[in-house]
Amino acid sequence: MVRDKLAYRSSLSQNTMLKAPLNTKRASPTRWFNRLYTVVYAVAIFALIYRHCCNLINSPSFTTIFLLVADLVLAFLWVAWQPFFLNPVHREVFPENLPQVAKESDYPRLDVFVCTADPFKEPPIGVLNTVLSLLAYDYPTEKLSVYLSDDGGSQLTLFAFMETAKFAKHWLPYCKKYNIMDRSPEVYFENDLSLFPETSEIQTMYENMKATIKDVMDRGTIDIDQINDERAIKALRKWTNEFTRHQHPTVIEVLLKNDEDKDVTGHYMPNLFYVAREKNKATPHHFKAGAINALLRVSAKLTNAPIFLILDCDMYSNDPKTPLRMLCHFLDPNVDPKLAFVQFPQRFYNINNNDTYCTQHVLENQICSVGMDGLDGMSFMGTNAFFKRDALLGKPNEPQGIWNEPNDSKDGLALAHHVADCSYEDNTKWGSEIGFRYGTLVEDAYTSFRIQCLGWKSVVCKPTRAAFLGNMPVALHDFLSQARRWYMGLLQIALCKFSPLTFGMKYMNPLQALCCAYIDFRAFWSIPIIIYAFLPQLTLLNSSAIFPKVSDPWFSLYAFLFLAAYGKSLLDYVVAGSTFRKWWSYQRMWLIFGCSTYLFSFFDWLVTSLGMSTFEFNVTSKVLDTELNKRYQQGVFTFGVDSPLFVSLSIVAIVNLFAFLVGIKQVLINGRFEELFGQLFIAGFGVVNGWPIYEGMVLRSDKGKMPAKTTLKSVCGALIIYWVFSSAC
Ligand SMILES: O=c1ccn([C@@H]2O[C@H](COP(=O)(O)OP(=O)(O)O[C@H]3O[C@H](CO)[C@@H](O)[C@H](O)[C@H]3O)[C@@H](O)[C@H]2O)c(=O)[nH]1
Ligand SMILES: [Mn+2]
Repeated sequence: MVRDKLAYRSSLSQNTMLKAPLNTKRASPTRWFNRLYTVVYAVAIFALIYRHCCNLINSPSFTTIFLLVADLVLAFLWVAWQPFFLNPVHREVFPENLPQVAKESDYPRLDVFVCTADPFKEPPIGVLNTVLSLLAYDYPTEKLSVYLSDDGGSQLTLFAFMETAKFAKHWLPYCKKYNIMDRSPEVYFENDLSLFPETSEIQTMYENMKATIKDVMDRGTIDIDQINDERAIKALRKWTNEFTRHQHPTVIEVLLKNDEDKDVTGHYMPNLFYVAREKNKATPHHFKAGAINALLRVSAKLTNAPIFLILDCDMYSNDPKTPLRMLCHFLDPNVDPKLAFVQFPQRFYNINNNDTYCTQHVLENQICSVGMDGLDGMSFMGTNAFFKRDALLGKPNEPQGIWNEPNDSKDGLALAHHVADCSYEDNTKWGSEIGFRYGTLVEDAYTSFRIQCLGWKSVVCKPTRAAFLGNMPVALHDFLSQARRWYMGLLQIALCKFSPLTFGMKYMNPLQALCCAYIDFRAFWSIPIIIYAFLPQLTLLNSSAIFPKVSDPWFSLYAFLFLAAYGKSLLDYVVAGSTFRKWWSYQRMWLIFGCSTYLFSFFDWLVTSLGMSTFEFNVTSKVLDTELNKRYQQGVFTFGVDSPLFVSLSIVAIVNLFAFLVGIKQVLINGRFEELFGQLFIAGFGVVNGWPIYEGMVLRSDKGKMPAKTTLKSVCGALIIYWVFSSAC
């Protein structure tokens, strides 16, 4: 019924005039400057490649070939990067104008999917805060359903949510009565000092709930005999002795039902469902994509809202009016019927002032998003997006979707169990043509890419107050490993038969396809970065010059390419509202990634493609270590673990420092400054960027320093590389 209304709205004649708009779109004035820059820089790149080709013909050598390869890859990534700047758009929404088009009772139903996968890496206290903040949305409760997908299949998580359901009956009316902004209780009790008559009572209740859950978590088991609720006991008894997280039947529990459960003031509650899909060691479960597909089917049997929101378990709602902003797009009478999703960029609450590890993702969230928005839509970021259900079920011109099995039986819950079976997807199009697409570790980018190839579009919504806030790792190794999974997953897309360069170019806006290519091929950065991290330095150690003299006209070409690239990237950061210090962290992390994460993603991709290994989704830990966090907030790097990621990084740092010092000595003694300047500069730049690594290796003694073992391995590695290079030349 509601679905029909949505379809009906989409088919209304175009350009219905509204007295006041629900949303506006403005092209960014920077686009003209960007287009000019692109043309000028492209000419410079052509000149450079021309010079390389001449060199290759006149004096072919190892060095000329490597430099050509490095610059060709740089040129490719530069080309793919440009479309982000050709037509950026900024949108605004006006939820206050919604009453023109719909009463609250006309709002579409909304299903919210929250995914969790491990009660120890993702403590239930955090997850339940996310869920409470969503249950408390300013949205008609009879239209709102929250589904918690538990891929950890944990009794502890279910128990925590039974407690949550009880507490919600107090928390929701409290939030609504006093119009609280922070509807995650943890955040609220930490920040808000206002005292209402019920505040301390609610706070005590919250603390008690936390204590009960913490106790159960610490003990690792639940004392079922202590529970006196029949329904709860029956649910918890499903965890028999054979039940493990990798092998268990489907568990679906209705924790709150919106036509039965009332809050303490007598108002109906939203729905809350706990879903642990069936797991079987013999059947691949496809990680988060599999979890979302199970939820798509389960929710279709229970509530079947035309719009659903996907959230990671750490992404709590920071603004109860967010669904209304989304409606400003979907309920707009002039909405493009091909609009598939509204993405709210990912934002995080635990980023330090200088964004040391570049985890704020200014590039992705502020620059790429608006850039792709102007080219038929950005990619899905895995969380914080409201989807039209139909977009996952078929092409834009098939409004009912191709997954519409008749709901003949009355028992929705039994059907819901059935569609969460492991074998349900066998011989169906789930994962290949409908639902979230399988075969990669980044289901988000891949799925949005595939549906965009079918003609679906997306828009970005960037309210000033963050719609959701999540958490990012505060230890460098955690972040590098997380990103290693992303870039390996993205390579899986880049190099599969649906690559954006081939399939994408054919079926989507070609500029948008180039943007996708840029994102997917990012691990390729490691090729030029590694070449530039070693070649100029090792040749400097052998005193051979590889770049033009400072007085040579070609030198100015190099100078221009370097300065214009760095200058533009700084400018982009500033235009996006960020700071110089954050930009500095970003460019440093880019080099760090090039020498570690990107490189290892490549290896990972190689070994999985050769069938030597299978890929795993390692869930990022959301446990906040106070000591680590303190160090991070002071802007100090945390190394701390002996890891190959750090070995490769340290080798580069050592080689650059050594080359820089030897180079300076040569210039002082032999006076070949003009000839060696380019190499000295690059090595010096490496040293400046590597500073935190030298500090970690020699100047620090805290727990976050570089382990001595890693330093030792890196010194040996650096010596071997130097030795091999010198004997080869
Ligand atoms: O088998 C799994 C593995 C993970 N998850 C959930 O997926 C979410 C993301 O996992 P996380 O470890 O936090 O990964 P991140 O690298 O932080 O996630 C980013 O990258 C993922 C892959 O691209 C996207 O799915 C996420 O939305 C995006 O935030 C979490 O809620 C997990 O509980 C599952 O439900 N099942
Ligand atoms: Mn995450």
